[in-house]
Amino acid sequence: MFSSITHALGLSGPSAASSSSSATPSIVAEPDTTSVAFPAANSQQRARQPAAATPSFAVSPPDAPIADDEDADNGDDDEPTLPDIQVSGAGALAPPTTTKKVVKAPKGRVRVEKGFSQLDWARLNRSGEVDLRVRFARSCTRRRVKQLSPGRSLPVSVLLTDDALTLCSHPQGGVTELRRITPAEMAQHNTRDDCWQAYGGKVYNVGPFLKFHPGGVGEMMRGAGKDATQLFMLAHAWVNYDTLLENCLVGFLVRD
Ligand code: HEM
Repeated sequence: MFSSITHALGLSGPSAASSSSSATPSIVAEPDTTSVAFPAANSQQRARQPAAATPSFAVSPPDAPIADDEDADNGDDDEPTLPDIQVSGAGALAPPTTTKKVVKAPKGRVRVEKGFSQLDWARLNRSGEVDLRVRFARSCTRRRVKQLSPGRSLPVSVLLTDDALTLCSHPQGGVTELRRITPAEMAQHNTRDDCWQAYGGKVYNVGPFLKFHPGGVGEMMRGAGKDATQLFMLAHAWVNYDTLLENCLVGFLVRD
């Protein structure tokens, strides 16, 4: 009787078999060989697990478009076609990657000299002590500027007053009013000491700004004596040149 019960319950083994002879039957369950570990032993996931440290997931669309119910029910295969999911790397179950990233300065940015930050430029712009429309005498040394303008509170970089410029080797640019400027005339102002550039149809004397440019003097000089609007837009369309260079405006670009 017990034997038939154990059989019906799917219990087996020697104790079950001999249970008819013993007083208290012992019931021993078979080891569960049907339970499936995840991922399955013969799955692609498991095969690829030791390959790489970083997990990567790629989901490709099913080979064939999912057919209508009527078509699918042709008896060939009842299971729906699943997308092919490939998991590689031992880190499939690894903890998520850290969010603590080292953020570097964007490529192209340079370390500007002390006293040539954007804040210094804003101060220089507001100060009114320097006429930014005139040439910027780069050859005028800081020491010379100090001699010429003693006791000023502004940083050395903003001490280039009109006086200083007059006394330095370069004469003033002589911009007294906004003028029409042709590309040919603009092209003559293409050196570091005397640099004009056009942005959006306006011509600026960018010489004083060169050393303040976060992208470096070299980048700025690519547009020396030219209409540099396109270069500018490629580098940083979000920068407001109109405000930054408002006191450097010398005129408006016209055709030759
Ligand atoms: C020939 C024209 C110019 C070129 C080729 C140029 C190029 C560059 C480059 C390569 C950078 C570094 C980009 C970066 O941080 O990823 C930069 C930064 C910058 N430039 Fe220019 N530039 C030009 C003109 C100007 C002008 C006329 C101004 C202002 C009036 C200006 C203001 C700035 C500012 C504020 C930054 C920092 C931008 C930021 O941090 O987002 N640039 N430039």
